[in-house]
Amino acid sequence: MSSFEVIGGKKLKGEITPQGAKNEALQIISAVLLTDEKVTVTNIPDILDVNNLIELLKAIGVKVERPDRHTCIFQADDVDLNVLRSPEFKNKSGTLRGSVMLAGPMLGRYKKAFIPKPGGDKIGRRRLDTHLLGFQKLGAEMIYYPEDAFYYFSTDGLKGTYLLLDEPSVTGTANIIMAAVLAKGATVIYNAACEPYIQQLCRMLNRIGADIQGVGSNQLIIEGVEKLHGTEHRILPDMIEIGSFIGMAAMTQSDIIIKNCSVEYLGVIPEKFRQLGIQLNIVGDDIHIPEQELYQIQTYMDGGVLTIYDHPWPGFTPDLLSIVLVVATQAKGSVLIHQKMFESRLFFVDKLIDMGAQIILCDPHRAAVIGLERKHKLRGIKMSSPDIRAGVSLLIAALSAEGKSIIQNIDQIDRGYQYIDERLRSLGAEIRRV
Ligand SMILES: CC(=O)N[C@H]1[C@@H](OP(=O)(O)OP(=O)(O)OC[C@H]2O[C@@H](n3ccc(=O)[nH]c3=O)[C@H](O)[C@@H]2O)O[C@H](CO)[C@@H](O)[C@@H]1O
Ligand SMILES: C=C(OP(=O)(O)O)C(=O)O
Repeated sequence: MSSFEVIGGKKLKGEITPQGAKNEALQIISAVLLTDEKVTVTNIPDILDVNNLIELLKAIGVKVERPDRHTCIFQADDVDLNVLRSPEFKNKSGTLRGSVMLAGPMLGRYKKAFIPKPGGDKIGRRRLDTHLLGFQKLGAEMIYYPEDAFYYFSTDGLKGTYLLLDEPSVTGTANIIMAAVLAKGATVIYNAACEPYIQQLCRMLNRIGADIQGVGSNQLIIEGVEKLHGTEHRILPDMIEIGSFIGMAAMTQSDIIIKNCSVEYLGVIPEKFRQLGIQLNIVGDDIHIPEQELYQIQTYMDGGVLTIYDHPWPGFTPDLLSIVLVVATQAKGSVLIHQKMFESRLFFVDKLIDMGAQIILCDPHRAAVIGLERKHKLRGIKMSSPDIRAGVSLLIAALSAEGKSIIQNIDQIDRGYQYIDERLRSLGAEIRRV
């Protein structure tokens, strides 16, 4: 498996455009199963997770034209459901989390669905209860095959109902929406996830003939329809990549413009980086991060130490906490990072500590970071990337560090960041794949 070799300590400069959003792409590409007509999707990120989902669709018979790496025309007019129980389908599904979202559209349109154990980051327990209970309440029967960890669902026809979700699971909400759009009657999903990618999914579905109200809120009202049609859909820029670039610019004392960010969809993200003392100017739809000598972490109004924690949208996304954490290591001041949703996502701080950062891992969910105020640089080391966001955080640390770092297991980074080495080199970074 490849590694990145990074020679740190260089200031970067220039413009960078975020890729299309990984997590939106996974939802939208799953939704193409809901219609036999053509669906054209643009601004698709060319990353491992998305490419694996496209391969899964091809394997079940979906026709896919790819006129360029970021555009696909899908047509699900001849799907072979027998493939779904094959070992190949099972193995490929296990490479990404997003594969779980094929189940909702399959159940809605074909009245049966299979869920092999999905993959994704190993960042703690990632239960599927919201998905499974949602399908059952819509009238599907579930059989679990423990020998190969496979869930099988079947139904004579889904029926709309009232669902109060146990938690606002992102992929769970997407899955239930996709099942409910073709159900008989009305479905109400309360405590629904409502982040921009779910909004985009709902807009796309309404364009193809679904009837979803309440988009953007945590209560969705879905009136089932008989049939859905084709459309075109453009994926939003990836807000997690945008946040990663903001953090990278600050940490490496660089002057960077992030182009075309769809700022209106970023929620509290810019504000969280401002709380770390990072200057960022929103110019039209671009974000300019000027070179900054030092950034000072804010305190609460009463002088208390700042805590940055994750929360379902419109709260701060858990996927940016690792990045906030690494950026805080060179700040002036202290911050408590509280990762509430996932229990194994902070262990990568060991590597930052080896690099010279001052961090106290209080327990699996909380890490206190005492900023180094740039009194000394982090040291380059050899390390391995445990998950996508920790991987990029280590990459940011390596770019800012003195000397050479080797980051192994970079498939984890490639799952979510498109051509990251090339794009960083165009900003002046010294990074190569070895
Ligand atoms: C492919 C995809 O889209 N993946 C994203 C999706 O994963 P995914 O949809 O798998 O994540 P969920 O929203 O289901 O939940 C994530 C974790 O948070 C916990 N939880 C969730 C809601 C809540 O109110 N309280 C709580 O504790 C869940 O039990 C779970 O452990 O959403 C996560 C949360 O934004 C992101 O990290 C992932 O990048
Ligand atoms: C946790 C993430 O992804 P996944 O849900 O695909 O593992 C992520 O994108 O940070």
